[in-house]
Amino acid sequence: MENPILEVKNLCIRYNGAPTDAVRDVSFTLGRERLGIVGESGSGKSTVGRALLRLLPSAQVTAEKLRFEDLDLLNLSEAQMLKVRGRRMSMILQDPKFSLNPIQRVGHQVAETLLRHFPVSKSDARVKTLEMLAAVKIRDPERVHDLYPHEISGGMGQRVMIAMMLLADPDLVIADEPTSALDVTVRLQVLNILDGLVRDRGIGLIMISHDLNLVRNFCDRVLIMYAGRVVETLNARDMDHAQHPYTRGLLAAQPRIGGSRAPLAVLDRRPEWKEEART
Ligand SMILES: Nc1ncnc2c1ncn2[C@@H]1O[C@H](COP(=O)(O)OP(=O)(O)OP(=O)(O)O)[C@@H](O)[C@H]1O
Repeated sequence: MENPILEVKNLCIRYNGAPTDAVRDVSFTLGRERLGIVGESGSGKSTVGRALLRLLPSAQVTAEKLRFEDLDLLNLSEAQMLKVRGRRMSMILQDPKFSLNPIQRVGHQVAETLLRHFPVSKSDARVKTLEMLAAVKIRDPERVHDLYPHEISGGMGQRVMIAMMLLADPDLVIADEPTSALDVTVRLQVLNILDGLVRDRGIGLIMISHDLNLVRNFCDRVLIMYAGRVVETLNARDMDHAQHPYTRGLLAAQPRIGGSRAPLAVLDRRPEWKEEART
């Protein structure tokens, strides 16, 4: 891949005190595309995302390579990382209720991204914040600007978080289950906004999800994780030709509209899938 935004080679992560690695030998590159990371709960998806932002103070993180554009993420100081996080690389989390500060007005939280990273006045930051709230389809930005997080809906909160992240115009966005707390119509709106980011701004997007159907429809490529390692990497359109029995098992366990009404297959996990990474 020419000029990848991100290169990850043999990333291993062990939480302090844990008997085994939570992530083992994970390698991938990311261009200006949508890359999905799928896998069941505990497979290590979020741990990979947090390692990229260097948000794992209680874990040992090693890799042959962890490069983001011109930066070696393994060797950046915390002071350098503060200039990267939220400015060049951002993360959208699952539930705005836990990610927004409950005692600060929504607009002030969004504006903070600008005030922190750019030399702008408070009034300019307010104007840009209102524009960005409108850009993520919040109908009455002036009113929402002055609300507290508990006064807005989950879907609105998720769009507020996207607005916050967009203001700094990052090159890499890691979206960790960005729509799983949302109902179906709001989910589509949020996915459309993320899709527009990749198309119009040429960012790289990592979409972490346990929802195989969502990822196969939304992403260009998909990494399938199991027990801390990547068992298969596929173009999303080739998903039906998956080779690994775990991926095939996941696909067989997905209900399909108009599909057979026979009971869904139950995934039969094999111990050797865990061991393959160690060989
Ligand atoms: N802070 C932590 N300290 C110790 N172990 C952790 C910590 N966070 C995660 N783990 C362990 O690391 C492994 C991977 O967890 P991770 O949250 O990355 O999985 P995940 O695939 O994102 O799951 P989910 O879909 O439930 O978010 C799990 O075994 C989990 O118990």
